[in-house]
Amino acid sequence: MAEGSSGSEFTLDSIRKSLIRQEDTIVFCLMERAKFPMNSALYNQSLDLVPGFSGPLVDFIVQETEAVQAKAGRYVNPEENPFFPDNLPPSLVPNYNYSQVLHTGGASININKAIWDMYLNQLLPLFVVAGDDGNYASTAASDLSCLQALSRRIHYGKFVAEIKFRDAPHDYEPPIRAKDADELMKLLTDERVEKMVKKRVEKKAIVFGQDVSGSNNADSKHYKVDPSVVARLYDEWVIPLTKRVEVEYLIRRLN
Ligand SMILES: C=C(O[C@@H]1C=C(C(=O)O)C=C[C@H]1O)C(=O)O
Repeated sequence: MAEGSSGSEFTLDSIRKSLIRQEDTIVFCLMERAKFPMNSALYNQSLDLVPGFSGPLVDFIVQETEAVQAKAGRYVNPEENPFFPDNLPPSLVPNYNYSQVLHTGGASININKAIWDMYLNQLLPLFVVAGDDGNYASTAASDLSCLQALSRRIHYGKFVAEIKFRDAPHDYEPPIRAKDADELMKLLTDERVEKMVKKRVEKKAIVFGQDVSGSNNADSKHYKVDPSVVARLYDEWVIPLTKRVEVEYLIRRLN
């Protein structure tokens, strides 16, 4: 379950604690990516930089990295979802006995295409400067860290949905049977928590991203990633996509 935990505790509170910890990872990943300029050659569909590979260099780097990580068992973990699930090699290492709390129908939900699209086309231009410094491999590694952190957070919606269902099966069963996605969305939404999440991630971007100086005249107005972009990331994409995963999971919960 929650990263680094034994898996024995499965409550809405423990799930939310993990989501809060994942915010730190996401903010730090974005700050690392912001060290590099856009490096748009990396994403160019028609450059064919790698002989024998057709597609953007970022696809090549992500596919190769995911293949290595798949062999080392990364995607055996129900919290992990690959960006290129087709033709991934199987795990070569002995299986770790992950606690299986998810319903089988929902376990296969993977909305990484939407996450990839959002990250590359909408989010990146909001927090990296224009330019090309040639550091394509490092930039792509940094992109992948961001994408994996976002993907893990968003697909955590499966665990959120499972615990919400277990806590109130009588509320969830009728709209699940009726396949009423709007009603499920209403039921699972907690606006008070969402407001807190957005406020907190903006604050984290301010605290983690300020320049730290040995003297007292630090420039407190300069942040490594604009805190309002982090708040917007959660408001426009992370929270709605997490809720989309929750609804998709619940719709299949009684299959
Ligand atoms: C994840 C949850 O479900 C919903 C999604 C939220 C989010 O993505 O941060 C927050 C509150 C809920 O509207 C939750 O209740 O914690």
